[in-house]
Amino acid sequence: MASISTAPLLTELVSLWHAHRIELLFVGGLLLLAFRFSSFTKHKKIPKISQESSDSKSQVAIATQPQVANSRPKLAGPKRFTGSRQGKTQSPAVAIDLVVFYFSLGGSTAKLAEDLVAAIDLEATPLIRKPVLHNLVEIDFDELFISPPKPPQNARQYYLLLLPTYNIDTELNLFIDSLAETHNDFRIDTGPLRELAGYSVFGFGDKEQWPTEAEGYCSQATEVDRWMARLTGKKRAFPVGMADVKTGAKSALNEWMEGVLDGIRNIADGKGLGEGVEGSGDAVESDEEEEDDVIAEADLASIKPVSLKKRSKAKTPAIDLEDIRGPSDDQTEIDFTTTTIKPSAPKEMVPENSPTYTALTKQGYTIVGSHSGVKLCRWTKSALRGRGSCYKFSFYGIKSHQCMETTPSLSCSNKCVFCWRHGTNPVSTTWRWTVDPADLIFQGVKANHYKKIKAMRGVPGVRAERFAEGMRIRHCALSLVGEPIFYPHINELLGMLHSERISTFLVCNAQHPDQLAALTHVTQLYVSIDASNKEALKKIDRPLHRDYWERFLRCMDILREKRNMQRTVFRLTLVKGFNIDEEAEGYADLVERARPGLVEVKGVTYCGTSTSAAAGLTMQNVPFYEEVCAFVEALNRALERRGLGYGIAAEHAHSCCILLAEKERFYKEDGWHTLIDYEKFFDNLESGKEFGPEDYVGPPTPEWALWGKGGFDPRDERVDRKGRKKEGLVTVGGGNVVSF
Ligand SMILES: Cc1cc2nc3c(=O)[nH]c(=O)nc-3n(C[C@H](O)[C@H](O)[C@H](O)COP(=O)(O)O)c2cc1C
Ligand code: SF4
Repeated sequence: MASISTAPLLTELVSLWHAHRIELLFVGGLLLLAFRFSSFTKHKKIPKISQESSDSKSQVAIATQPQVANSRPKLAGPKRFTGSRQGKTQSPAVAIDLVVFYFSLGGSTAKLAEDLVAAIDLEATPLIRKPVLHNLVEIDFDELFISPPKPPQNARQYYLLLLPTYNIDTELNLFIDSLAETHNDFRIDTGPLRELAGYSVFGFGDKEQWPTEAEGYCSQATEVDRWMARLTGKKRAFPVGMADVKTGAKSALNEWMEGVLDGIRNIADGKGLGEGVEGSGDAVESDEEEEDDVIAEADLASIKPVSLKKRSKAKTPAIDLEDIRGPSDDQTEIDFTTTTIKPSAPKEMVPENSPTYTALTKQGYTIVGSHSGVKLCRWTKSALRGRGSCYKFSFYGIKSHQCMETTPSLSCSNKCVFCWRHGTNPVSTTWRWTVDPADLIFQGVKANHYKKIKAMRGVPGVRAERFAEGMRIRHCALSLVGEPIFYPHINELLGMLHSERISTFLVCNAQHPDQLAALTHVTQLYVSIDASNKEALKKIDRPLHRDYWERFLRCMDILREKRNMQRTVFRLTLVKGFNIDEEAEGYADLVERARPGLVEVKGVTYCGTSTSAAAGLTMQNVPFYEEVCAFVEALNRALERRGLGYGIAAEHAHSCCILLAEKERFYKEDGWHTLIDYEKFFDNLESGKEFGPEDYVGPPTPEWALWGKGGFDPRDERVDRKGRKKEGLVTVGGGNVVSF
């Protein structure tokens, strides 16, 4: 029945369709468009609603409104640093679920963990969400560490572990064993926590009873940190923090947490774990650690063929400006200042697309503007990890992790045979490039230095308190590469550094007397003295100036004139077979002429470049420390014979470096005072009155740094380049044998 009655209707509909299908299709399309438009505008309104409502909705808000990341939780306690890093890759923003784990026997860690979570909870934002707290003894290990649940879309987990250390058997040992087993069990994924956004560990210990890490201070936190690096595929997002329960553990934890939150904010913003220095975020283990290809102030004892090989691998051809004059004989003297070549319009010294730029950036330099550079010195990295500062810490109190190494002129007027930068930096006798303003350089080098420090936060072993201190530059070594006083506005730049109470150690090459004479105050003024006579200087420094020796001697006289204004230093670099033998007397003559306050003597560092090889420099030219000691003793005797009043003050056997100093200025009743009182230096400077080196002499030189003691800071750990602990005996100043 039904089929009979519906047949005419169907026929009617089909004929209607045939008659009006164009109109019907058009109306249908319009309706569809209207529907799509209305759902789009509804979607745009979601963030506003979701921010005020539930957590799950806020995830949507995050994907569309990444700017909310800027509202971050603040904890009680001083803030150590600010500023968000610009990441290389901008991935979409994600919400971070903070998962906090703790272990506690006595209850103190439990209380601190609860307080911390409550503080974060109070100010949770859509991007750093309500934290979850777990007592490690109550968790299902498999659920959270072997097969963690997949986080919801647009969210990732961040593990925070707060751990005391116990040298007795506790459940914490069980937890550590489980981490190790998980990593070593070939049947399961060895990196099951790879999906985490990051992790950080904080340890509590008792410094009074376990004073050093080697003796067990916070050792279980360090152990957990190492296993977490493996299980997460190296996702350490902030250095291990440590606090002594007896001295302000809560504020130390809060300060550390500020840094952690800064890092989390970066992750949430899609900027990843770190950038710049390799190893950040992708935190390498110490035994895999990449070596510096350029070694500043290197430890001679640890120079190995591998590092030399690495350096010689640099393939990028670098234009050496000296080559502009065509193929040359090294013996040819040249002075651009006396040529009749018409000056052309100034160009950039190191243009961005030049091979020199590529070569320098490959070596880790960041080029600022068109002629300045900044690089993280290997000692800065070492000090961040508690593995020792450079010799300037022992001699003058410079903390390497707060030191910025930079230069406003990548160009130099010498081609010293031992210079490891040779062949990659431009050389010339005159400034013939465009000049960047001092402010651009100052802001640029600071920003890049901080960027490089921040990038170290995921590197194994970096200590939280040193990392935080590293975010305040206190010293600037103007010596990186090139000749800093070549830069026409050097005094202005120095003024800017001093205005922020950043001390200045400036090294020049004794080839620019006019600029030296015009130089204003620096904290310490170095002049490189690479030879004691004309022939040796030519052989070693290969100066471009025809009148190099006259320039050199004029600089000596200027130093003499400035000795009551500047804290002057001779820096002698000893090259066996070039400038050591029989030359102590010649150097003593130069000291007599210039009367520097201090004389640093240092064995050359072998740099293994083709230039040094062509100049006949091999490892045989690197003096042993005993030879440097013997030379210094000979120089000291020669100075005594002249009645000049110098003495051997300090040594740093690790860097093959020894310091002689004027007794009148730097020796007091209680011994040598080679350290600098930096605050006094700035106070003097700001007073506007005349002052000299005597006015900012610091406290006594540390006992362990004195001549005959070796210079090994007992608080630092001695490790080789592979991060292995080094111990042994070594012969130091005066023939003493000391352990390190
Ligand atoms: C039996 C015992 C052993 C300890 N062993 C160490 C140790 O090896 N290294 C360390 O730095 N602290 C050690 N400590 C100090 C604790 O780690 C510290 O007191 C911690 O804050 C305790 O945390 P809790 O109260 O949450 O359990 C030890 C404390 C005790 C009571
Ligand atoms: S003074 Fe600064 S730049 Fe120079 S070696 Fe020491 S830490 Fe490095």
